[in-house]
Amino acid sequence: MVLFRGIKYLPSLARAMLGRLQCAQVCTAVANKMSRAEDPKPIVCEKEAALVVFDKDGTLISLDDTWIIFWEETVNRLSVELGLDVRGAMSRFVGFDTTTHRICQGPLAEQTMVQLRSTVVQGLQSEIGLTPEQAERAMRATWQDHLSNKTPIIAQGNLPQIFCRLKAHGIKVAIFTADTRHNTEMAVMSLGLCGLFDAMSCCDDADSEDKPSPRGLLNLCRRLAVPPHQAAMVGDSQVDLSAARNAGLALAIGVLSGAGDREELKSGDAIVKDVSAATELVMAAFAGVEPINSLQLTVAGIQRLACSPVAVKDQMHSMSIPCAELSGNSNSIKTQVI
Ligand SMILES: O=C(O)COP(=O)(O)O
Repeated sequence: MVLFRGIKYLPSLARAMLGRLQCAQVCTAVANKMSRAEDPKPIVCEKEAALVVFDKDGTLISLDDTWIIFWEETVNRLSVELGLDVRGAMSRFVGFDTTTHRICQGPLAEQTMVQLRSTVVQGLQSEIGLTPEQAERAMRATWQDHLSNKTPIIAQGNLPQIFCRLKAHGIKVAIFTADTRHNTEMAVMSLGLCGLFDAMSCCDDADSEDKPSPRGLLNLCRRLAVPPHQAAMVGDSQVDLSAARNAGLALAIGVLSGAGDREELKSGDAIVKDVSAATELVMAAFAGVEPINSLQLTVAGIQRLACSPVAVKDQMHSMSIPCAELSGNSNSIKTQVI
């Protein structure tokens, strides 16, 4: 029976087919055909695996604490190099509000290191008036891709507990970030998340494409053998939600703990306070666990969920979404439409 303790032991094609059949009888027949195992115990089909993919900055960790330090160090070095205070103009250009001391939606919040470097080169020309050669020279002398060891990495919640909880419910966990693998590994280590997630996709991976390309998400789904319609993305910016849409994921959940505000995140299916609330929604959708707090779903989200795969739709039914097609049987969960 060892052979058929789970369908994960079957060849991947058969596994993919079996996942779709979802019928214990057929599974038994197919499995018995492929096996010479003597034990006649019936095979219980595993539920199709689910996956939640988290963005890093602004979602898992504080955007401001980490990237304000990075940016201030960068722009200070540039000012010293040029003998000119470029902090105000360049901060505005990359989306750092020096008055409120907050990172807004924009290049600093969203771009990869490679993109951000060329944005800064561009800004030194358009905002400061340097020639392309002067801008490039100043960047060569000052730019650093890596976060310094002193950079604070502040978790947005009890991440080890959240990850363990998801995994205990059979939900796979991955990280999809526009940051480099070096910086991401540094963060993972400092957050105590080593060994608690299944995969990550970073901007400098050989097969990566910048968000909102779906490439990173589709690669993760493929590597973890989870169909996109059984996966959710949790992120703090528009590009995270667009990447989820482009990849055909079941859920795109915006968190308000990072760069994006309600307006900027309204293209998602739901907007929640932070990663803990997002986890509640994921658990409700994929593991049938009732959320503790009320959830805010966008109109687009409700429409999408109405025609989403059965697993997600059924959970939404039981969450009493106030919508004709979705009016459910339980009134225990408060769901607000935004
Ligand atoms: O590194 C960045 O600028 C953004 O990273 P994120 O994709 O994890 O938000």
